[in-house]
Amino acid sequence: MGTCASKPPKSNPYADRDQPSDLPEPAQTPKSQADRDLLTAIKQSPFFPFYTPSPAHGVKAPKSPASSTPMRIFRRPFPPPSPAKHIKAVLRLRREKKAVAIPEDEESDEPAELDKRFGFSKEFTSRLEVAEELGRGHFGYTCSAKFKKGERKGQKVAVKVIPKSKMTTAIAVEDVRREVKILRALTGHNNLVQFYDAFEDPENVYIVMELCEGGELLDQILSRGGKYSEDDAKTVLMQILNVVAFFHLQGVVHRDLKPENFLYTSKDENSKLKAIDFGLSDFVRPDERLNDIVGSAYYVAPEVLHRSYSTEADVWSIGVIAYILLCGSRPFWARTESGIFRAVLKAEPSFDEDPWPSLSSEAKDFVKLLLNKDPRKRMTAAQALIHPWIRNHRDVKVPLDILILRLMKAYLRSSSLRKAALRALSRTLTADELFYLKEQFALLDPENNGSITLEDIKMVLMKNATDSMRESRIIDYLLSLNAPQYRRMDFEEFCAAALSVHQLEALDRWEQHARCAYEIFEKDGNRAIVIEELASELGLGPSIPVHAVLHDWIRHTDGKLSFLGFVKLLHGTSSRSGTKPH
Ligand SMILES: Nc1ncnc2c1ncn2[C@@H]1O[C@H](COP(=O)(O)OP(=O)(O)OP(=O)(O)O)[C@@H](O)[C@H]1O
Ligand SMILES: [Ca+2]
Ligand SMILES: [Ca+2]
Repeated sequence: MGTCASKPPKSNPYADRDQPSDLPEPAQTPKSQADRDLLTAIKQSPFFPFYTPSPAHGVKAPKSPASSTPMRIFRRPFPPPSPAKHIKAVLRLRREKKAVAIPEDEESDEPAELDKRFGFSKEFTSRLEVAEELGRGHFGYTCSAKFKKGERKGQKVAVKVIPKSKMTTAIAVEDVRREVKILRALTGHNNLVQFYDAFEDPENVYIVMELCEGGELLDQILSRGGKYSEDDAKTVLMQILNVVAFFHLQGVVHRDLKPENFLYTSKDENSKLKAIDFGLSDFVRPDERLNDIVGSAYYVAPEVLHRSYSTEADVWSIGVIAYILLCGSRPFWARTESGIFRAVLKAEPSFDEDPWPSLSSEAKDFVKLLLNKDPRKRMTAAQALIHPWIRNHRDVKVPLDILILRLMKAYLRSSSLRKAALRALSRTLTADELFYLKEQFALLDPENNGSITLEDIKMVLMKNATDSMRESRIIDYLLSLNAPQYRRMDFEEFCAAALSVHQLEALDRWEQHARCAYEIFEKDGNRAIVIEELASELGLGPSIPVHAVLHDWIRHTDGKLSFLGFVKLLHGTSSRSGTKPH
């Protein structure tokens, strides 16, 4: 094994464990070793971290640690497997059992042909001196360490140690390779842990990074008993949204956002929050859908369970974190993993129970928009930062939104009829809706000359690009448009190009927007259209009986679009994205 002294394996947190009534008061920070061990057990339990099932699910929190709680009915045996486990780890284990039939207790009997060479430096022990363990997860443990020589001599750092014995499949090896690649590629954000170097020896891979001494966000949530003031929650969420918007623009989806994966740099009250753990992350092109089910059960988005997702899945996880910060309960709760998945897919989180009635309506609106089950209707991370609940909080800076580029591309590929429909819709936007588009336009037009070209966008992207953006080929994506590079787009056209019909549709006032837009379209845009033209615009294949389907979309009196046809046209075709082969 490596030089990092690791603790003995933790005991099974589900076996013979005391129930929440015996736990330390949520409001206290555990002081003794026994308390700390108990806390660790809770964090690994399906019922972590709030001691009680969500009051949002009809079970009252115990008033004092001594009172008897409804949790007692869950006393041994706890339902396996732990929903706090990585879904992927569970799936992988199943796959391995099926494919290679490795008995569970011989998991380390790795197939001989697995290549576990990473090409990292072998000089770990000569370069770094390892000290105490800081924390551990399912894949590795992390120690503090010090550089012994070189330009960083004397600097304290953190080292994540991933034992090669745990990499029992080619996928597992690939995951570690990708974790390092992503961490190396993503640099230069204030809310992201700084990567320094990676090493390996026959036993381990070592990821050396900035040391965060303030502990996990999860520990802070636990020590506060899960209750944050709206202002404190904003301070946390603003940092999370900022760094996640950055990941998404760089073409990375984190896929494991949860309070354990955000660390405070120091114990200081104003300490910064840093994202860590890219063990489940992947690169994603703007037009690509991923299909492997990964994440942690409580935080997993519905579309991940449906196996077709992209960056929006991270935003869902932030919605779960936001819900927890504001009310101290999980929005989707059940005793088993499959129960949690059912809740994620079907249940609406409760906003009726305490403390929701006393929270601002903006806070509720904010969380609801993050937890929209339809990823096309969900806010993006960049949009969340300009939501009225958070936008005036301290120094919120809105980053460029990857969604804008996706929508612009779809717009530029649309027919003139669809462009006219979108232009009509854009003229119905309210000041609040325009606020976001103005901010985004300003980012793409840094010289403030009132219009943008593809060339401008490319320059802005290049200025903000990390190696990761090159890997996810965002610039190629834009250039593949074959649109004239220098055609100028003014703000009015930008609004038509960059508005999201699906998001507008999620609003209560959508019907009003659409009716109003149709009136504008009737005056200067609507024209006679043949059914085949509309079918091709909507990407309907020859197998579809277009006359029957599109009958109501065209007005019989003059052959122009009906209101229904107009709305369908606004949505355009949705069959232009590809799924990543895995
Ligand atoms: N840079 C760091 N500074 C201080 N502590 C850290 C740092 N990186 C990780 N840790 C601690 O080690 C723990 C495990 O690290 P990490 O989350 O990367 O491991 P993992 O095995 O991938 O976890 P998971 O089970 O969530 O996948 C963290 O939760 C944290 O407590
Ligand atoms: Ca982790
Ligand atoms: Ca991980």
